[in-house]
Amino acid sequence: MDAQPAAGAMTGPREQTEAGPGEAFPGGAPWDGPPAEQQPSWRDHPALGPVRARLAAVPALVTAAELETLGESLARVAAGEALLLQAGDCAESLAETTRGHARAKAALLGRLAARLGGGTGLPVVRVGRMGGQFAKPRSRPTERHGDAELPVFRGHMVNAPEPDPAARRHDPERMLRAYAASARVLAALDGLRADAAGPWAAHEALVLDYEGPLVRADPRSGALLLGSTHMPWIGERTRRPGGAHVRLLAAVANPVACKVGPGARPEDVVRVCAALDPDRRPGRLTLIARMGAGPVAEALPPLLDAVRRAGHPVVWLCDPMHGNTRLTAAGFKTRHLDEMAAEARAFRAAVERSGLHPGGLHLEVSADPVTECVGGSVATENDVPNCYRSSCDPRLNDAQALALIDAWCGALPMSGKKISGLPRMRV
Ligand SMILES: O=C[C@H](O)[C@H](O)COP(=O)(O)O
Ligand SMILES: C=C(OP(=O)(O)O)C(=O)O
Ligand SMILES: [Mn+2]
Repeated sequence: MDAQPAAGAMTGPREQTEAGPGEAFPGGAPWDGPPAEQQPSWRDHPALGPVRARLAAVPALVTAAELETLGESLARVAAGEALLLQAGDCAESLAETTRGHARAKAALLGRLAARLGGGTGLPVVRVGRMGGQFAKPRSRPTERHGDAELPVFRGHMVNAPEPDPAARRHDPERMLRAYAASARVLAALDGLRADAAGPWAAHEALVLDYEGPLVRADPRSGALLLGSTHMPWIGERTRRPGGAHVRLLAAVANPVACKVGPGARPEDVVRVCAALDPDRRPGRLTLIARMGAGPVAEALPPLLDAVRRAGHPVVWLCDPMHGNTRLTAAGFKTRHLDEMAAEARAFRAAVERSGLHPGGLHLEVSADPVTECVGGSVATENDVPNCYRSSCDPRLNDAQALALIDAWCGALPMSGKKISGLPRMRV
């Protein structure tokens, strides 16, 4: 199933960013000190050291020039002149990382972006949750299967979803398979990228044993880059100010993002902004609100206000998925399209009321005709098991995602007006 990493797989400009983090931080990287949540338990595994050393030697999967181009596009989103669509699997599968899989996912992203652009009249920057989305934070460390209590599935970078003890063991060798798969997917995206709008790659930067060794110094500028993806994000469970994940993304020059849920305190979000966007640079930081249809109207405005007062020109992105997960009577995780649409509309209303630009949508979608979410042809929760293929969260199918985008667009085109106080960016 999984190809081995090919150290020579990426050539050309990627070879310019070869220096590993050891050279940049001889006394230890800043993200190695603080406590880190949601890490695999493989500390004493004999393969961990060799795998980390191998990851520190392989080529970066992205270039400084690509990160600059994406950053400029995101600055246009921050300025209110464009939108961002970030979409893909909840948990990417190593078995779905051929060129064909990558192209099908990018084509879906393109169709959704076209709908968003058509409905709003704004250009849309396309970013896939792909080419590295192999690690999952979980609510609980174990789950019950019959009589057995097993470690939960934490993404193909860590373990396998099959419910047996051997499959659920945390195996550091999997990081090499994740790297090789990411290299294939990123190469496929490179071949599709005709303009500044993408498709680009993004994933949650969760497993520090993977992300840390893939930090590279750009020899041209000396800046550190995270070589695993274009646009890493920090999840809701690991966004602690001063925590290891915030320190990691603070150290690299990629455009970065951070999820914020309904329990996020304005002062903590401002601290995270100060760490990730100290220069207050449009395009550097995206905040992904994942509040839930119920809480969003109350929980979001104080954050919008606090971040604006602190002077961070962030992109505000709406994830209407993760605050709206529920369990069906039969025990399947699902989400209802009407609730997601309600959150998307309420997000847009709150952001516009604050005089800010609603930057777009962050979605979990599948190119397959899945029935994981309720809405459209998936009439009730009884239909959810019909085609349930996700190994983590329930994804929208193509038609459901289009309906959600229509709900976001509403009846009115977006103004596309420039946000006051931000410099106009080069296109
Ligand atoms: O994708 C996000 C999280 O990993 C996921 O929502 C956690 O799901 P859980 O609550 O089943 O652990
Ligand atoms: C883990 C995820 O989300 P959150 O951190 O918002 O829960 C996710 O995007 O799959
Ligand atoms: Mn998810």
